Amino acid sequence: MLESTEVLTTAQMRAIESAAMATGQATGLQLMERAGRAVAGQIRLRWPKPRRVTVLCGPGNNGGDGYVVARLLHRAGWQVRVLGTDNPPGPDAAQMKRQWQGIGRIEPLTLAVLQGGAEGGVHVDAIFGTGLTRPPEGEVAAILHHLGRIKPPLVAVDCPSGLCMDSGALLGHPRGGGDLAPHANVTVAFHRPKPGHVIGLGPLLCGELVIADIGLHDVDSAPTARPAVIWPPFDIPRDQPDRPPTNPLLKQSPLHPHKYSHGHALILAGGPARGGAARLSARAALRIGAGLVTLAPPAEALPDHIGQPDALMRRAVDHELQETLADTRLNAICIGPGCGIDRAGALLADLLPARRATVLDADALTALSRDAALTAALHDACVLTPHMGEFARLFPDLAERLAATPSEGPAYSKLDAARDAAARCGAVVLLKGPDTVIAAPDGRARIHSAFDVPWLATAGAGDALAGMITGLLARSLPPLEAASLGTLIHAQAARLFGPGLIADDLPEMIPQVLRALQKFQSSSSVATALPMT
Ligand SMILES: NC(=O)C1=CN([C@@H]2O[C@H](COP(=O)(O)OP(=O)(O)OC[C@H]3O[C@@H](n4cnc5c(N)ncnc54)[C@H](O)[C@@H]3O)[C@@H](O)[C@H]2O)[C@@H](O)CC1
Ligand SMILES: [K+]
Repeated sequence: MLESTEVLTTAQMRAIESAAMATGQATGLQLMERAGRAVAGQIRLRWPKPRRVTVLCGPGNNGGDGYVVARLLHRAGWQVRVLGTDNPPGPDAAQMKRQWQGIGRIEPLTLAVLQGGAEGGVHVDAIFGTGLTRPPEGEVAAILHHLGRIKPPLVAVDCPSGLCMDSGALLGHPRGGGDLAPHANVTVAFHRPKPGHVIGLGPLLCGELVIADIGLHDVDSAPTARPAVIWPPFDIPRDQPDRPPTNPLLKQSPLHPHKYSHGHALILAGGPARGGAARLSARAALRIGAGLVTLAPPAEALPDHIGQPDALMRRAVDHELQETLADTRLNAICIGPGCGIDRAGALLADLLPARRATVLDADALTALSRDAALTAALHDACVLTPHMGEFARLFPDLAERLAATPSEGPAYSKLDAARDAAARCGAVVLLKGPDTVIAAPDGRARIHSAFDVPWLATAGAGDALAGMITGLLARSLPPLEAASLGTLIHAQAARLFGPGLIADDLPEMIPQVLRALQKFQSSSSVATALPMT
């Protein structure tokens, strides 16, 4: 089934753990035992035959998990070596440390000691987890660099150490520079993914991400903020039984559907010889199911658009947009792809006061960044789809915070930036990338991870995405849902096509993606099933 997962910040995770302990549902020691058991279990699953393992234990509870892993693997016949810090950890970790000391010794956690041992074997990184507050220094930093270089089979407890689990940034490193950090083969995290597992460097450094159940599902905690939601790449099991097509894009509704009941999208195109981008958007809007799509270039560019597809209507719009919008059946507008910055700015001045559902992309975003009055006219039926460069022009202060080398945790994240931008401009903001983050002004947010489809970074892919979202808006999906489902269908189209994709292929893959979606619950029921409050 197409499932969403809540993503919890480290503060939200701590609140849940505290609530579990306060209500007597679990003790800290029990949670630590379960966490360590989950990691040891994943290790034994991957390497069923006992071998050598080096467990690196840090000063906090992450280290406590490490001592549990060491004990359980020793019990399973593994040859265990433990390196640990000599500070007195908290009571739970201290208890786990004592239990290990009843079995074996703890060598100092230094690079020289680590390098002095026999090479090879599995390494377990239990140095820092959610409690990382500052950049690693000294011996620990040297060990983390070493782990980044030698790349033994590495299993990370909760996260590769040094990674800020709220942002996917490496504390103390310029953003994006992950060369010297541990690259885990497997990361075993607890209860729910954290933002840092799925955005920034997280997907690169975590390797395979396993979310282990440590018995916190029934715990209620006072929410500190809305959790974000991740829509993973959707895998469609081959043996999925057919279900009735309840997807709103596919079901026959209302009783006697006609083209207008599926909406009418208007794609505003640009001047002569620059219509390709808008045609891509229009094609995507048609394919995703808008009942009607009209492409609207200025009159002088109308001849450029003769030809396929015949289903596409054309209408010249020079300056008379208000006149065009008098037709209230035009319920979704796309402005930006190939539009030209000046034309986009002029049209937006008429368009935004009409408060129609609107996707603003490319040149429309640049026009916005040049005119504060336009930005002030944005409203909650708008979806902005900036890539990072466009985002920096629109929200320079947020982009600057996001680009700064983080010196303390939790670091400012792409999720924070998208949420702040959406709250500031009062519209849905879809911040593109392999880790696309979509945020609504009220704090709801979605993360869509598409690190597995690098070939989606191709000219025109954004134009197709803008068209897909416009088509879904025409089908009356609310802006956050249209942006989220559009992102999902866009990435899945690329995934199904595979390498070699060009943007023209994306609209053509939509029917295949929709057929697959047809087998699942309706996207609107997926959307409403999302835990968003
Ligand atoms: N809280 C709980 O109930 C549970 C926690 N669990 C584990 O506990 C972890 C969180 O434990 P903690 O909150 O103790 O945090 P960590 O174990 O991640 O580390 C915190 C310790 O490291 C120190 N520290 C932070 N940054 C440092 C730096 N750059 N250099 C040197 N020292 C630094 C802190 O002062 C603190 O002593 C989770 O990631 C998870 O692995 C699990 O056992 C499940 C249950
Ligand atoms: K760790």
